[in-house]
Amino acid sequence: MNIRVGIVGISGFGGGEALRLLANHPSFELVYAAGDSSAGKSLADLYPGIASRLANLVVEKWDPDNLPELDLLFASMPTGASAKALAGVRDDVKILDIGGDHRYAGGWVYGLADVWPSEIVGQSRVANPGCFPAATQIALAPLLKDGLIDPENIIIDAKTGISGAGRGGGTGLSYATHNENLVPYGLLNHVHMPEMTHTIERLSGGSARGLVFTPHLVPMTRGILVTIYCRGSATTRQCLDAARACYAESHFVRVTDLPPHTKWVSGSNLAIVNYAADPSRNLVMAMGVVDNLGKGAAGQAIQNANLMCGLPEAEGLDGMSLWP
Ligand SMILES: NC(=O)C1=CN([C@@H]2O[C@H](COP(=O)(O)OP(=O)(O)OC[C@H]3O[C@@H](n4cnc5c(N)ncnc54)[C@H](OP(=O)(O)O)[C@@H]3O)[C@@H](O)[C@H]2O)C=CC1
Ligand SMILES: CC(=O)N[C@@H](CCC(=O)OP(=O)(O)O)C(=O)O
Repeated sequence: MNIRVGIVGISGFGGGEALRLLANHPSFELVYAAGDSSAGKSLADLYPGIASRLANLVVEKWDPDNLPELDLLFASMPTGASAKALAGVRDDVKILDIGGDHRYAGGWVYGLADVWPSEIVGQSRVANPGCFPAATQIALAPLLKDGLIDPENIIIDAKTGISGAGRGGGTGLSYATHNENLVPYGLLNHVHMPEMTHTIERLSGGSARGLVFTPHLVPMTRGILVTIYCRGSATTRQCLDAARACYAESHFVRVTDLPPHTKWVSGSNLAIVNYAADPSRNLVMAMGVVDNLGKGAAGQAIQNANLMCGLPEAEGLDGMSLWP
């Protein structure tokens, strides 16, 4: 079966990763590429390493009124740009928005594919979670569902690779600035707080009003590690058992006995989680790693698109992570 797909924002880091994954997808055929300043360039101009059969596809100026025959569109535009840009897309074209504008928005399903896959099956408007929420929510979901932690007192300490800021990430992200440098940012009210609050409250049935989230930029290209501090009297074994039960059928979530490394998931759609708990201190720690461009963006986008189109959720996504 050939499902005709397009990518708007194909020159960006998220769109480029979607292209890389779609190039080997057995059911999705890339027939349309769009953008803004890169319009007129071929995929070979943008990506010298592109598979030759896609090399001559030319990036078109984004125009929702002028789409070719298309079944599904991946949108990977800057957050703030996609709500308006996608509003005019025909109803018969399914949309997977990798950007932030439609998360928990009316008419859109929040695509937390590893936690509620059945809600995504057959849908036509799905919003991908942000990269930090992807790692955080997967790590917390088993604990919240089983009531093992207090939803009101959760502290998320996150580290991200620089590609999380996008190709157009800004002049402050130069090599000289960030090589051998660590810096927290987005203190107190990072843009991902509302979606994480919403998901924690949905999964626990309680309030997440004490949520603290602090991301840090780390001098690596890809990868996110979240270390999450929670209040609860569960043991490490109970947390690991809850996660293993929760993800027993999962293609993409692995539960390890050791703290995970970001490299274990690089280039893949995997999320790896681990837990440590000390009931005598009322302390539960959850750890999770994802590739910000994989599970954090294009990987989960394709997982969601598979579900939207009634395909097996892992189709085109079963490659191994990069190593070393
Ligand atoms: N980088 C990451 O790890 C993650 C990113 N995201 C989200 O994905 C989205 C894309 O991020 P990312 O790929 O990193 O960003 P980039 O800055 O790398 O790319 C942005 C893309 O958007 C395109 N674009 C900008 N304005 C328009 C417009 N008006 N019409 C059409 N296309 C436009 C650009 O096209 P052109 O070059 O042609 O101008 C470019 O391809 C953002 O919402 C981001 O927050 C989500 C999770 C993780
Ligand atoms: C390193 C860096 O800047 N990362 C981005 C997150 C990328 C992402 O998931 O962004 P959206 O929610 O907009 O899709 C940030 O902290 O805002």
